[in-house]
Order: sequence, then C-alpha cells, then structure tokens
Amino acid sequence: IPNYNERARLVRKIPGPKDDFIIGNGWTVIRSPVEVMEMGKQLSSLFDGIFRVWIYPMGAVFIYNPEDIEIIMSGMKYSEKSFVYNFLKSWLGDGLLVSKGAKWQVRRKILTPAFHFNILKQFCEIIEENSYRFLDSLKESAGKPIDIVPVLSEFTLNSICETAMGTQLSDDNKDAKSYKNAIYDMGMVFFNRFIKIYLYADFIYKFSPLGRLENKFLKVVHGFTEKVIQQRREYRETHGLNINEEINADDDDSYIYKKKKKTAMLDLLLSAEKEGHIDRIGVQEEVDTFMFEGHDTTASGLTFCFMLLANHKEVQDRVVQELIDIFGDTNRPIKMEDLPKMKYLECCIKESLRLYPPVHFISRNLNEDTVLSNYTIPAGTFCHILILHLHYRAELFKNPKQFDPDRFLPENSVGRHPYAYIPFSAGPRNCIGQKFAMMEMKIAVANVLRKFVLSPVTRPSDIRFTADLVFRNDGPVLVNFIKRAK
Ligand code: HEM
Repeated sequence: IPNYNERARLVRKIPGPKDDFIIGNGWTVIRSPVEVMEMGKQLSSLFDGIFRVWIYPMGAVFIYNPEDIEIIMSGMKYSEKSFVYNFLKSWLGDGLLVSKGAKWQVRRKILTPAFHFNILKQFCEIIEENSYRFLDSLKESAGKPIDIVPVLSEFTLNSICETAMGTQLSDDNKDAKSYKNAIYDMGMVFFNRFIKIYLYADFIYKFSPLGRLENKFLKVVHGFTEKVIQQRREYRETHGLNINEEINADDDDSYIYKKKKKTAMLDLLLSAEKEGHIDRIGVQEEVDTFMFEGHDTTASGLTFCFMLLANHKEVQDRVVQELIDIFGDTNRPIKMEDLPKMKYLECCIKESLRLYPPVHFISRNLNEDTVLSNYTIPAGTFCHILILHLHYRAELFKNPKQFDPDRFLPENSVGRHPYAYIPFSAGPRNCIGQKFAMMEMKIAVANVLRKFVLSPVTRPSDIRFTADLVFRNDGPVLVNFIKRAK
C-alpha cells in the first residue's frame, strides 16, 4: 500500500487493525453499539496501551496506558476536546464539557463555587430527603426483582434539579420523563453519527434522516431545561437572593443554616448573567450540560454499584457493618460529617467506577505532533482515551476483572500511578461535579443498605456493554431488594 502523505505514513506506523487502501479501517468501525464495545475490548487486548484507526484523511489514536494519558491530560496543552464533541454542540452548545479557551476558563471560574463545601452541605440535606422518595419506590417492589436503571435515573435527575437548579420535580412529572427518554435517544443519535463518517459534515447531517430525528429530540430536551430556568428566574424575582453573601460565608456553617435559603448552581449563573459575565444562551448551555452530566453519569455509576453489591454478599455485609458503626440502630438522617466515615463504602464505589466507568471514553485534539509510546502522532489526529480499558490493565490492577474494593484502601493504593485510575478524568479539565457525585452515591447506597438486603438477579456475566454517551447495559439491570429485618 503506498503512503498517501506524511500524516498517513506516520499514523500507519502505529500498530492497529488491518487496513485497506484509502478507506483504511472505514469498514471496521461500522457496527452495532454492542459490537463496537466488543471491538474496543478485542483491540485493546491485541495491542499494548495504544492503537490506531484511520480513514483517509482522518486518523485516530486510542490510548489506555497511564504514561501517555498523563502527557495528554496533565496540562492545558491538550485541553481542547476533539472533533467528536462537535456532535454534542447542537445540544450542549458551548457548555463546560465542550467549550475551549477563554470561554471555558471564564465559565469554569463562575461555576467552581457551585461546589464549595458549604453549598455541598446544603445539597447533602436535599439529596438525603430525596433518597426517601427513591426508597419508597423500592418498597413498592415488595421483594420482586426490579430494573434499577429507570428508578436510579429518576433519583439522580430529581437530585440534580433540586440541588443545582433549585427546582423540585413532582413524582409524575411528564416533562421529566420525556426528557430522560430523549436523552437516551440522543445517545443513540450520537453513536450512529460517530460510526458513519459521511455524516460528520454538518451541512450533510442536517438534512439526513438522523439529523432530523436529532432535531425532534432536541426540542424535548431544550424545552425541559428552558422551563427549569424560567421557574428559577421567577423564584428569584419573588424571593430575592444574594448569592455572593452566601458563598463568601467561609466555613461558618451556621450562617447558611440560619438563612435557610438554598443556593443553587443556577443562581450563580443568573447572577453572573446580571453582571454581564455570561449571556442568556450561555446560561441555557450550562444548564443543559449540568442537567445531563449531573444525572446520567451518577445513575450509571449507581446502577453497577448496586448490581455488584447484590452479587457480593460478603462485601455488602462489610458495608452494612460500617453503617451500623456510624448510625447504630437509629434511623437518623445522614449528615455531611458522616460521609468521610464511610471509608469502606467509598472503596466499593471507587472499585465499581473502575469496573464500570460511567464515562468510559473521552477524546482530545492533538494540535501539534506529539510523541506517545515512542510513536510520533501527527498534529490533527484525534486522541481517544479509553478509560475503560485503562482500568482493566493487569499490571495496574491485579486480577483486573475481580471486584475487590480493598484495592482502594490507602495502604493498597501506595505507589499507584496517578493516571492509572481516572473515572472523573484528571488534570485541569477533570469533572467539576466529582465531589457532588461521590456524595450522592454514598447517600443513595448507604440509605438503601440501612433498609434493604440486596440479592442478585442480573450477574456481572450478563452485562453486555453498549456504546453510548455513558456506560449502559444492553438491557435491564435487575436487583432484588428485600426489607431488612430490624
Ligand atoms: C459518577 C459520576 C460522574 C462521572 C464518572 C463523571 C465523569 C466525568 C469525566 C470523565 C469528565 C471529563 C469529560 C471529558 O473530558 O470529556 C467529566 C467532566 C464534567 N463533569 Fe462529570 N462525572 C460525574 C458526575 C458529574 C456530576 C454530578 C456533575 C455535575 C453536577 C458533572 C459535571 C461535569 C462537567 C460540567 C464536566 C466538564 C468539565 C470541564 O470540561 O471543565 N459530572 N465528568
């Protein structure tokens, strides 16, 4: 096969699946969502930490070794997201996940205080209350196996709405249900565009059946978030809020509680809008971003965590013992101070995020020639980071397929490469909601285990990963919740 140009020549030096003239690996990638995940698994076991796929004139390198990942993620040099995030632009605009440069910097600065300790403390109270609604839905199952996927996404969507957006959703909120369905559909749309290179150009995509379908889903998604913003605007007009006062309250906890005014992330945005740091469209973009990133990810994380705990009774019992040590046999609510005491539960959540990372794939642009694993990757190549396959490397995690929360005990984490475990990404573009997510997951699991014994229905061997924006099983994930005898 002749060399098409300098770039193609360099890309083809990197190991990868067999390629054809011009079309490269074009045929290889057109597969169903389950098959694409299977192919990723196969290729990552065939090659050692790096492989390439190319379709003239585009090339992509996939990395899943901590050394290369550190080069890409540790600084600002490669902080720009790759071309595939453009597929999210019609939905999330220039929201934090997608944006770059000065815009990203300004917005990250506006939004960082939304996760200040004092704010999280208020959120803790709200999520705790919210978890009771979730427990009620488990009680209704009366010991019969239930699919936890929809109930968990309801819980996490309620939580993000009530905390970050300051809006409570009613139990039978039809808009919220349509929103969740439309997000599933958007995942399908994203995937189908990703594998069909002829749909990459916006002007072709817009007129394609898939592009028109996307428009339909976007109307639902945006309609929902617009309403949430409108509600908060009205609330602020009637109640009046001074955000800066609340955030600058240092660590004087009583301050926030005295005021009893809940500060939502959306309030920061609306205040920034008043001061001219962000415009109306910007507010909408961030709400769309946080609404999606803030609920679908944690729902996925919790789904697999519950499934694993149901399948590993000995681990579940250890968590229950830890909870008894903290709460005795009382029903008292979980407080912020309890969370750091849930050390073993934290190990379980971390281990479950290792095995089933909700965001399993992220991608950056290489703006200049870059050496990774001794290969020169030419500028313009996409750099896909396979978080999932990084987490399964045997030299980083012994018996990688085994669910073993003890790996994350402090004494067993000594010497682990800082980029060996990155469920929340790492470096300056890491997950802004990481603490929020850990808090939410701890509260949900702890409150469920205080009331229920989990028994297995879906086994880890039943799980078939399907390519989507977040990690999903191709089908329901069933768990049996049996009321705990006091
Ligand atoms: C278990 C739950 C979660 C996981 C595993 C997770 C994971 C991640 C990962 C891997 C990234 C990097 C994405 C990329 O480079 O393309 C990210 C970014 C982000 N996450 Fe999360 N996330 C979780 C929960 C949340 C929550 C609860 C929120 C909001 C409250 C949130 C908001 C965001 C935002 C806004 C970004 C973009 C940050 C930036 O580029 O500056 N995430 N998350």
